[in-house]
Amino acid sequence: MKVLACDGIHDDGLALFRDAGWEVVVSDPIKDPAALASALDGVDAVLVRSATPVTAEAIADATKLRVIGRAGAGVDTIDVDAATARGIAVMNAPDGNTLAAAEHAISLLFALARHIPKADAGMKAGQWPKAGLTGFELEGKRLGVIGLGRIGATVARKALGIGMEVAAYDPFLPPAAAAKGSVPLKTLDELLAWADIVTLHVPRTKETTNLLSEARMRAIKPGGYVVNAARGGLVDEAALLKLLDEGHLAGAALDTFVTEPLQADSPLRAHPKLILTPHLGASTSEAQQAVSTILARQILDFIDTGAVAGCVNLPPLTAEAAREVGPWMPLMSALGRLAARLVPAPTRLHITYAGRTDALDTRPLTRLLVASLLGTASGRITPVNALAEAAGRGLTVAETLGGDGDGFDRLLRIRVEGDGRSREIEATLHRGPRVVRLDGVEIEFDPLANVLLMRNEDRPGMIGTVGSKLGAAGVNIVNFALGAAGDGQARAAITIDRAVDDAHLAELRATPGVLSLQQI
Ligand SMILES: NC(=O)c1ccc[n+]([C@@H]2O[C@H](COP(=O)([O-])OP(=O)(O)OC[C@H]3O[C@@H](n4cnc5c(N)ncnc54)[C@H](O)[C@@H]3O)[C@@H](O)[C@H]2O)c1
Ligand SMILES: O=C(O)CC[C@@H](O)C(=O)O
Repeated sequence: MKVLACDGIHDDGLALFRDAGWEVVVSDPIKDPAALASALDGVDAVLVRSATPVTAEAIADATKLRVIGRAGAGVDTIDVDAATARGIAVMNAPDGNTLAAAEHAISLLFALARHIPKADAGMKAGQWPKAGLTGFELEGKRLGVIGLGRIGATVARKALGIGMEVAAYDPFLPPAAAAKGSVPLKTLDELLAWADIVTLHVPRTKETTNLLSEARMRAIKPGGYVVNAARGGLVDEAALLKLLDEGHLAGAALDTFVTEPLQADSPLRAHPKLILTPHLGASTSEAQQAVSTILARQILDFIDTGAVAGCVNLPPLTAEAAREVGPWMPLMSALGRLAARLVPAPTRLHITYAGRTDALDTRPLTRLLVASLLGTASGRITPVNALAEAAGRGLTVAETLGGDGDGFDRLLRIRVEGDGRSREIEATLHRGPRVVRLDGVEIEFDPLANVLLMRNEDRPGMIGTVGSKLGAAGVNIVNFALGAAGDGQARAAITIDRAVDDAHLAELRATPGVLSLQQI
């Protein structure tokens, strides 16, 4: 297995990959999509921070790539839709740098309040720049937090600790979190009119781009301040310069920019009322160590056990739930392949998790079954894109939880329909994966083995005839399961030690009394 680590990922996370036997390739940021595409050749996982954009073009031919990992919070530099369409999981590690980003925002508040950068620059230039650098105290001032998530809430807590009044705007906060929080919520208009300093802590999305537009910044009180240590593009940079020049805003501090790195000739660099840092929010050794190790563990667990944490395009699956569903996964893959052979153009799939299987987390099982059912047809289908692919191809997927296991403690019943066919497979785990009934007929076989499925006339001598033909073809029978279908026909599942070649298959199909024969 191979991981490509771009953008300066902390070595502690990379060491976990090496310990697990992975090849680790370390790279500087790769800005060019074509260059990233070629670097991704043969790569199973790629790790990025904010410098390497992972675009649709870059991953279009990344046939081995299973995970894109963001060593941090924001996934706005990753084309998540394109990754999902290609069946690639996208993971992040937002908890690892919350404190670092929040402390940076607080540092920017102090830097603005006490002119720290100007004072420092003057001192370094041989001056004693005391005059003109009178600041203000943060205690008693009003901080308006936009986005009261992990970082926003941490900033709020710290600001309360230094005696600021804090209020927030976050329309998506779960009501329970809003109710128990100590920060009053306001509408955006109310917050802008109320705050002395507005600080942003939202992700960059279509909705939040230019959230602080010229009109919104004009709604901040004259003499107010803006801090953006979240994402470039949340603040309209040209409008910010205008309002600083007009004197409507007294100052601003930016850690993130529309274009990163910021252009050398950007007018932002020259503005005396602006404090700028080069996207340093997450740049503490603790945060970098945390995000790289959290991300590495998430990726290794996902690949090794199927557990899902910190994934933006798959439902979570705890380690314990992964252990419970783990043994069922090979069965689901095999049943998907079997169903695809029985009904090559499926339009409806109904899975019943009967008996005690209803206690399992069925989401990864269903996704894997669908991926396996569709994946044999064409393209790259994984549990990440299986349900979207099914919808796109007109395959309805339904699940029933619970119900009678019909003599089995745990039973999966899979009905697949399409093209005028309707087939039913019932399976369980009993000393490994077992199909126990096919179309209601009791025949037991291991769906992971080489199997011939036969429908034949229910008359004496069939087993002998077919058995000797297989013997003549050099194929050994491991198990011959036969069940009467009740209509003068029988069904057989013949487990064999190797695949039968096409010529011998044709011969078997031509045997009198054999009505159909399929090799699985
Ligand atoms: N400067 C840095 O180095 C740095 C470091 C870490 C994170 N970040 C940025 O900070 C952002 C926030 O990180 P987090 O871990 O707190 O994320 P989070 O998901 O915990 O919190 C984001 C909050 O924003 C709210 N929100 C979303 N859209 C909103 C809108 N239109 N208006 C108001 N609120 C809205 C959400 O409800 C949520 O509560 C990240 O997305 C990332 O872009 C920057
Ligand atoms: O990796 C970084 O330096 C920045 C990370 C930060 O922007 C994030 O979204 O987590």
